Amino acid sequence: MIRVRGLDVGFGERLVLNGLDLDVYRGEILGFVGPSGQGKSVLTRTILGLIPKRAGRIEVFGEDLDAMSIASRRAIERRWGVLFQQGALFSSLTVRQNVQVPMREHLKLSERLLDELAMLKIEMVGLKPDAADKLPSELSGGMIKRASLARALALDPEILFLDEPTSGLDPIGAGEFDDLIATLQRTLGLTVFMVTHDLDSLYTVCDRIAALGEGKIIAAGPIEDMLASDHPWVRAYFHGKRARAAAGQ
Ligand SMILES: Nc1ncnc2c1ncn2[C@@H]1O[C@H](COP(=O)(O)OP(=O)(O)OP(=O)(O)O)[C@@H](O)[C@H]1O
Repeated sequence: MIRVRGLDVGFGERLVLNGLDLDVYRGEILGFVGPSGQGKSVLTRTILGLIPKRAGRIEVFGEDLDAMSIASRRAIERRWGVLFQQGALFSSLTVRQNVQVPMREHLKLSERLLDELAMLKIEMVGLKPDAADKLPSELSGGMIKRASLARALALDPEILFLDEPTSGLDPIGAGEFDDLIATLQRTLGLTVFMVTHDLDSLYTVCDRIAALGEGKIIAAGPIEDMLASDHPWVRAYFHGKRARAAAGQ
């Protein structure tokens, strides 16, 4: 579904991603981990076309993102949904209006249909209907994440990008959000690319994990492969105290 080869991305003198290769397969939940500041968000933003790359090739749905017309590029953008860190909802718009932003941008629909579709998405993410008319400032952190997820699902995407979706949630809220993502992934047949530090998420919902270090993927595979990895950071991360707690050991 996503194929990245030889990707270089840098800012000034600093090369953040250095010859990075990564595959995300159709229908999987890929958890993307790595030490803070190593470029997980940068990779996500580069795939989304928000940061320019210096070298390399990115294919999404089998198409080279560099080789496409503006119209094809817009068509591709309709096929992915993004949940940024902190939710990034428009603060002056209600939840319903936030969910309708991508719909208004890409679809020509009547107001009645826009309202019906927005309510459907709001229900899908487990929010009560009365959340629709609330402003983000009136919502809890968990509700903001759900509202942002509803907006990410507005155009029925095939790929969902999630940047630390459970950060800032308490463990129960985070667990419920993981369950929601797993359920949506199954019922909607989504492919999910999820940047996360949350070991519980990695254990419970991810089919595969890729770890980033020094600008490259240092390990990729199911949790068993991570546990067997010799790489010092991967070992420390997956065999540390928190990891043992997440594994129930
Ligand atoms: N627009 C930018 N201009 C300059 N430097 C940037 C920019 N965006 C990111 N960086 C730098 O790139 C590096 C990687 O940042 P990134 O946010 O991708 O890290 P991360 O792995 O997602 O970290 P965290 O886990 O803390 O979110 C950091 O050193 C950051 O300062």
